[in-house]
Amino acid sequence: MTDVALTGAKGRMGSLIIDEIRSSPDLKLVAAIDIIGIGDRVLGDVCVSDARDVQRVLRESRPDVLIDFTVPSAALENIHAAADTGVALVVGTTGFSEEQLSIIEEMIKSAGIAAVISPNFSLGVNVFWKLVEMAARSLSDYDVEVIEAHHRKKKDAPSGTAMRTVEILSRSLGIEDVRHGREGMCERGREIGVHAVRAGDIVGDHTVLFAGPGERIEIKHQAHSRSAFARGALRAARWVVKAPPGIHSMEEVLASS
Ligand SMILES: NC(=O)C1=CN([C@@H]2O[C@H](COP(=O)(O)OP(=O)(O)OC[C@H]3O[C@@H](n4cnc5c(N)ncnc54)[C@H](OP(=O)(O)O)[C@@H]3O)[C@@H](O)[C@H]2O)C=CC1
Ligand SMILES: O=C(O)C1=N[C@H](C(=O)O)C[C@H](O)C1
Repeated sequence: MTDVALTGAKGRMGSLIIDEIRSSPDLKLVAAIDIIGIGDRVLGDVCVSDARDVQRVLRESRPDVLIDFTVPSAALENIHAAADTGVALVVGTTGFSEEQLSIIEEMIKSAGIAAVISPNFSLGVNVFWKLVEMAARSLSDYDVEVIEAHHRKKKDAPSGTAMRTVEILSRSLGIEDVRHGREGMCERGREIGVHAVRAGDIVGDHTVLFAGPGERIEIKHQAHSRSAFARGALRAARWVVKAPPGIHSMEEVLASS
């Protein structure tokens, strides 16, 4: 049995993860944490603890792993609490700055805990990243654009998945210039274009477009349901409790579970 604590329990991802844990006999939800403004409160049939008590809640509930789907500033606090209490981590939150990422790396390293951090836990996106890398190797002279679309409530842009895709393209193509959107006089150079669409209830679309003389290729992933992310996060949770200390990728999880 793997005991799970969850931060962001009331959110779109958090509530789905609770449902998935309920239908998984090998997982047990021992703590659900979100902003509720008082100590503990029963919401639906889950007892939710207030985010300000995260340290205490982790000490008392003694989970094997903390899963975090919140916002960057909150995730930093939650990771700090997990590091302090020696709890393994699965972090799905996106939108971290470079500075926040280096603080996270340092906290995880000095605590000697294991963590899986990924901007996208779906199996499909992890295959999409491999396809993008493969295409980039053969289409190194083509223009490349990354287009993502998400629901109107998403807080960060571009998505974490789009930014990881840009990293892969940048490394494979040796292009450092990234152009976010275009307006005015902006003739294309050797750059990676990035475009973020926010509309309605789109779960998450990512497209990489390679265009060259007389043709183009589009590699596209579309999530139909957040359950693809929730299932992947739980697969990472089962894996990380047996993993060595350090920060691991979803690629490692998929390769050995
Ligand atoms: N890696 C992946 O596969 C995926 C990553 N994501 C990422 O996960 C994150 C959450 O997404 P989503 O569920 O849609 O967002 P939501 O806004 O629906 O959920 C976030 C929840 O976290 C709560 N929260 C804020 N601060 C804290 C805190 N200090 N401690 C505990 N909970 C807190 C929010 O409360 P309140 O609303 O009151 O502020 C909210 O209930 C985003 O960064 C998103 O990009 C999303 C899907 C897949
Ligand atoms: O906020 C979301 O919804 C999503 N966020 C992740 C991201 O920023 O890449 C993953 C997924 O696309 C859904």
